[in-house]
Parts: sequence; structure tokens; C-alpha cells
Amino acid sequence: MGEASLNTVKNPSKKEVHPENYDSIISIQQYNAWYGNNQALYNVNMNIKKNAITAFIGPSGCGKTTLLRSINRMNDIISSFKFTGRITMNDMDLTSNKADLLEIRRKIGMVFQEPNPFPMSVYENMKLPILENMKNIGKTKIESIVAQKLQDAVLYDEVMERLHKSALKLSGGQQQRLCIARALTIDPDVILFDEPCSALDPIATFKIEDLLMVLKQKYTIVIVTHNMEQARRIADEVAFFYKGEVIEKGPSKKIFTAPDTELLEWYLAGRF
Ligand SMILES: Nc1ncnc2c1ncn2[C@@H]1O[C@H](COP(=O)(O)OP(=O)(O)OP(=O)(O)O)[C@@H](O)[C@H]1O
Repeated sequence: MGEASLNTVKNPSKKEVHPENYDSIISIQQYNAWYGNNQALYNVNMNIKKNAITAFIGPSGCGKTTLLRSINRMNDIISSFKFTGRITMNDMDLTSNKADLLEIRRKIGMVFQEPNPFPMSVYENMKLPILENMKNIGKTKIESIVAQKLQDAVLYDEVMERLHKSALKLSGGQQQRLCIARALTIDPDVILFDEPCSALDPIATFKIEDLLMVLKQKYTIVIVTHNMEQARRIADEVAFFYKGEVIEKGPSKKIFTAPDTELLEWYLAGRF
């Protein structure tokens, strides 16, 4: 089905999406977002399950990244951005005017589409956030955290001989795992991933996917992906976005095998 025929669907059979009753860490309530006059999200209600991988899927421009970046208030840097509604993490109101943005970014890490290590050594890349986060920390402790987090990101064995060489000399996949290791140094509760594999080859992609499956035991993971196979492989929960609305959200198996709406069926069939 092409875009033209989709546009003829005036009232897609859309099911109400309500927060589910499970052990959630993040709750999104009646969330709307705008860039200037352009509304990017409409009345989003969703819970994010703790120690699970939640994937945001949907066509380009439907609001996935906007919602992801709303969780850690990254959109605040865009002057035209405004929102209504509420997002909480446990008891912390992430959308409050009084919210401590540094504290939010400490509890909610982020990994971006393009690997973005700092132009310095692997070790310095790791040391910098550790020093920002912990005052008066000694060299031995820093070294032990660096080694531990590089191991957690399944990178240590590959970089232990070149810790003091430029991070920019690593492969794309290694750079992305370094960015993940860097995010782990601050011991976040949640890590947001914005299409983390889109710049990587299949082997590097599989390594990141394997890593995310391990990391979810300790962290909550939210990932934006255009790769349906990736969502199928790793996601526990999937939210399907269309034109700024969350049309369906549920367990991955249900979303991929028994969608409630024609819209999701069409999307999964690659019809738009
Ligand atoms: N910085 C911005 N300034 C103005 N409008 C923006 C900005 N970022 C996003 N938008 C608009 O908000 C809407 C939602 O964009 P968003 O990036 O959240 O969608 P997306 O589903 O993540 O898209 P993609 O899959 O292509 O990354 C789009 O209409 C987009 O043009």
C-alpha cells in the first residue's frame, strides 16, 4: 500500500493504549509535544517495564525520537520545543519545572545513532564521566571502574592493549560499545538508545544486540529502531507509533504475530 492509499484511511481502527499493570520504572501520562506549531506527539500514555528492552517502532517522522528524548529532557535544548503531560521515573517527576536535569541525565543515560567518542584515548573517554560523577576519587578506583565497565560492554579484551590510544582509531562497532561503556560509568537506571546500530555492519550490530540482552538484566533499555528484525530479536515490549500517536504497545510476540490494528499490520508487511 502506498502513502496515497494510506491517507485515505480517515479513522484507522485504533485501540486505546493504557498503562499496563506490571513492574514499570517509567510512566508516561497524557504527554503531548510540539516544535513551534507542529505537534509531534499526541496524548501518549505508556509504562516502560523495568529490566526489559522496549522498542519504539514506526515510520519516519512519527515521534519516536521525540518521545525518547523527552524521557531525559534532551529536547529542552530546542527553543521551539514545548510539552504538556507528565513523565515519571519511580517517584521522580522528570517533567517538573523543578526537575534537576543533571540528576535526570545521571539516572538516564543515552547512546546516539552515530558513535560519538571524544577525540581522546579510550581511557580518557571513560575517565571523564567518572570524574564528573564522583568527586575525590583515586586513580586505582578509576582504573577499576574503567576496567569493569569496559568488561560489562564486552570491549575490554579488544582494547586492553590500546587503552591509551585514540578512541577514534577503533572500529565503528567498538566505538559504539565504548559509548555504551561510557554510559555505564555513571550507573544509570535506564539507558536510551536512538538507532544505535544504524551506522554499523551486521556483525557489529549483532554484538550490540547481544550486549543489550545482557545489559537489560541490570538496566532498563528503551531503543528506537527502524530495523524490524532487530526489534523482533531483542525487544520484550514494542510500541508502534504513527503520526505522533502510540497506536499499539505490548509484548513483542503479540505485536509481531497478532497486531490489533490494520495500521500495524500494514507497517509490518512493509506496505508503507
Ligand atoms: N529539532 C526539531 N525541530 C523541529 N521539528 C522537529 C525537530 N525534531 C523533530 N521534529 C519534527 O517532529 C516530528 C517527529 O520527529 P521525530 O524525529 O520524533 O520522529 P521519528 O519517528 O523519530 O523519525 P525518524 O524515524 O525519521 O528518526 C517530525 O515532524 C519532525 O519533523
